[in-house]
Amino acid sequence: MQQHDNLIGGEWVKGKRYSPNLNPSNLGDTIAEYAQGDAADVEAAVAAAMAAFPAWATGSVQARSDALDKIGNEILARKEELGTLLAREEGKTKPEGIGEATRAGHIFKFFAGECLRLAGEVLPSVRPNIGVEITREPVGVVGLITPWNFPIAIPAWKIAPALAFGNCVVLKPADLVPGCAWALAEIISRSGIAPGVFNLVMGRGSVIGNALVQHPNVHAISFTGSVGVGRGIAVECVKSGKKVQLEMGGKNPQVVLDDADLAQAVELSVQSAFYSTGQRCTASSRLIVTEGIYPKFIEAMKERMAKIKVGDALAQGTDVGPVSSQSQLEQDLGYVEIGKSEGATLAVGGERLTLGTEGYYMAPALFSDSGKDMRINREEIFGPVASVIRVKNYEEALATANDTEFGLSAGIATTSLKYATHFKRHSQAGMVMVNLPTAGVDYHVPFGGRKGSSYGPREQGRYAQEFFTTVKTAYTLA
Ligand SMILES: NC(=O)C1=CN([C@@H]2O[C@H](COP(=O)(O)OP(=O)(O)OC[C@H]3O[C@@H](n4cnc5c(N)ncnc54)[C@H](O)[C@@H]3O)[C@@H](O)[C@H]2O)C=CC1
Ligand SMILES: O=Cc1ccc(S(=O)(=O)O)cc1
Repeated sequence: MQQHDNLIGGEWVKGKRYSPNLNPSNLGDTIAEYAQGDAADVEAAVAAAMAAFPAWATGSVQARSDALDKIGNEILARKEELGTLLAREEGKTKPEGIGEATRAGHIFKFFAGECLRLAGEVLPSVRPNIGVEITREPVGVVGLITPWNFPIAIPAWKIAPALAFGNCVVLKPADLVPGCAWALAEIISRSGIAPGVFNLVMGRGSVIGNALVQHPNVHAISFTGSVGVGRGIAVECVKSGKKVQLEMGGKNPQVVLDDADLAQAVELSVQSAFYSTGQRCTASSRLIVTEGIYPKFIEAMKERMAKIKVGDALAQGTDVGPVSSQSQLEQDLGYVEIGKSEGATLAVGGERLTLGTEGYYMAPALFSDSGKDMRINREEIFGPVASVIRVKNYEEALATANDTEFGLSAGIATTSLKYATHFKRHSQAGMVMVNLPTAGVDYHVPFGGRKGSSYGPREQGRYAQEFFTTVKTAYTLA
């Protein structure tokens, strides 16, 4: 079995242990073995990043831009191969995997341009004969901790701005999906950047992630994952004065009003709730439907869901691949039982599926007649499970949509300009969609939420500089 090592200070460093990376569509398929790092590997990676930082931080932006562009070009040239690896290790369908690899390539190319555009300000002083300059400088060594659901796009959208703005990086990918992170590290290692500027340490979150968070020479942590782990990281970062940025859960609402185009509303609800196996932080799991369209909506959803093909992520024609892991499958099936016991009606799906290969398959589940305070409508499930909540009118729909501790994305299906405009202004979410699925975002504009979903500056687009740079104000006597 092929073994893949950690990248520390420009060297491939063997692990004391390796763990197998399994295909969730077919547990008989082991992709490869990946090093399980330890605290000593983190120590070495941070030391390498510290040593590389002064030259990288003050070096030529042309060299940075060229390296990022080269990385982006190689990802795009290999998007089919990388997308296939992604589908094989995470369970997203192959077209979704290729789409995600393409997104990663575009992100690197976007930040190849952004590092040339990093601007400051020159202002007059309020005192005579003094000039004031405001500039942005890199933060230092940044620890990037990423989840399993976007194994190449989320590492890309943290690594690219970190490097573009002159930081050195230690990446700790999710233990479930090291394959794409390793492939990305291998591409970065050949991009012309100096040893130590980018480091990869794979392994357990409680070991590697925790060592990064605790390390005094790590200056900032950017994390995407669960609320519990994210909040713990934030507490530790505040204690030691590190910059911290968190992207966590969602319980994203999709509102459907009486005046919606029914076919469009059904299509975008199915896309939001079940594609990528419902394992997107932007997925919609609460479908909030006004009473005039409710019966037609439920019937049309049942009809549309009967056409969803669950299957091997790599097989042609699969719409929805497997759940990513045994524990995630148990969580999803557990919530189906919770929904039933809470009194919601299981309208479609929700059962474990046995297909041609041994994998973590389940039929996408839709609950109708669900109450807004049921656990299935309050807790993040992170799987192909959605519930419909009946409401009287737009006002109740908006109040229900906002009645959550999360606030990542929110959608409305309506033909009314009045309601669309009101919803865009009054939705308590970081991202709002009108007649579009709640999932499906651009790579060049800010990404992030409110309330319990996010903490710290936004990711993506030019807004990424807020987290990955620190501001300096300089005064000069003329
Ligand atoms: N918002 C999002 O994009 C995501 C949300 N989730 C949510 O989290 C739930 C659990 O998924 P997990 O993979 O277990 O998420 P998690 O929060 O445990 O893992 C995310 C990352 O943090 C690392 N990590 C874990 N414990 C850590 C610690 N003590 N210190 C530092 N780093 C640590 C993990 O190794 C991984 O790289 C899911 O069911 C879902 O609800 C999961 C993935 C993505
Ligand atoms: O990389 C993170 C990421 C990428 C895409 C989406 S969405 O499916 O387009 O909403 C969400 C998060």
